[in-house]
Amino acid sequence: MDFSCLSAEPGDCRRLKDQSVHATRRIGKLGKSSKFIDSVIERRQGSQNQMDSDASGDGAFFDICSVKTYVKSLSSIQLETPSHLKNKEKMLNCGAHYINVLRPGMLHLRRYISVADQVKIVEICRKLGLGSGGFYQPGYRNGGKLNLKMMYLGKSWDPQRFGYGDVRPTDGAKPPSIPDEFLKLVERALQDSHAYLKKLNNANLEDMLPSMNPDICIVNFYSESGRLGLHQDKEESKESLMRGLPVVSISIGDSAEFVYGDDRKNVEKVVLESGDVLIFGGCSRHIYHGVTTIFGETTPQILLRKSNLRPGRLNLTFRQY
Ligand SMILES: O=C(O)CCC(=O)C(=O)O
Ligand SMILES: [Fe+2]
Repeated sequence: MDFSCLSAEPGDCRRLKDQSVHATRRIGKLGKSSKFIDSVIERRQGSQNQMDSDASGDGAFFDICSVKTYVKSLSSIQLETPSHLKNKEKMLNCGAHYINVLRPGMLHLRRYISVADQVKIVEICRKLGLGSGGFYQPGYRNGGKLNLKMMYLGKSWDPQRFGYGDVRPTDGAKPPSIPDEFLKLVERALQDSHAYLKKLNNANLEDMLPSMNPDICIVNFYSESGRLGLHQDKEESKESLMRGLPVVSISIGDSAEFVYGDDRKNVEKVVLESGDVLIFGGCSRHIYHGVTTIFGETTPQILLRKSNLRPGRLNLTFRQY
């Protein structure tokens, strides 16, 4: 496989993973060392002092916020339950206006997350992203870089073992734990989705959209030119995939065109805006999906003002291994 050809696909981290795996298999056959893989996936380098100097996202530490601001300690950042309860009431009263069933097992919870909570999610991701196991930028052997920064919470993907593990293979960093606030948010989104499906008289909720307890979260940050090629999320355990345990995805910042379908050819589109939650589980767990466009300068002004989020889109996907 010639890695140089892949730089035409900026933002496609899943393809990068696949290519790395193929490379691993090839190395196995050729008996070469794992250094080859190390050169495919860029290492995180540098020191903590660099963290604010990396405005281009070119160095080691990636700050998802654009300007130097005081990084709050994690314990001082709490999601506000009252705003969620208000949101929940509003959403359930408005019914389909806020929740769209895109297909069986796939729900779009529009503007589900309050601005205050979006700001807090940005603050938490910023803090975690600057620390050990934080954001890194996958790159290619030819020096090309993807327009996507990535961070794993809970477990890290190991392309050599083709499985999730407790350390990041590129630098040995332990992935940060998934913050409790995030877990509560996912739980609430699933509960609200169940309540909504129940209102629509769906009899077997657990078949339609199983509950899950996430232990993996992939945090992606897309620049305005970032994208993610069509792929299936199928790296979780066989049992998780077989049971259709959902992927819960949170979008913050610029809007994005998200494409999805049963195969690569017949895809539908949905625009994901800041604060939206997208859930796909049950019989939609294996959909092909990807991000084709980031719509620049669509981050709500209030979120920009309160969080200083840099231009682009933050996305968190939660899964259960
Ligand atoms: O950014 C998104 O909306 C999707 C991310 C995704 O599919 C993934 O991380 O596997
Ligand atoms: Fe995905």
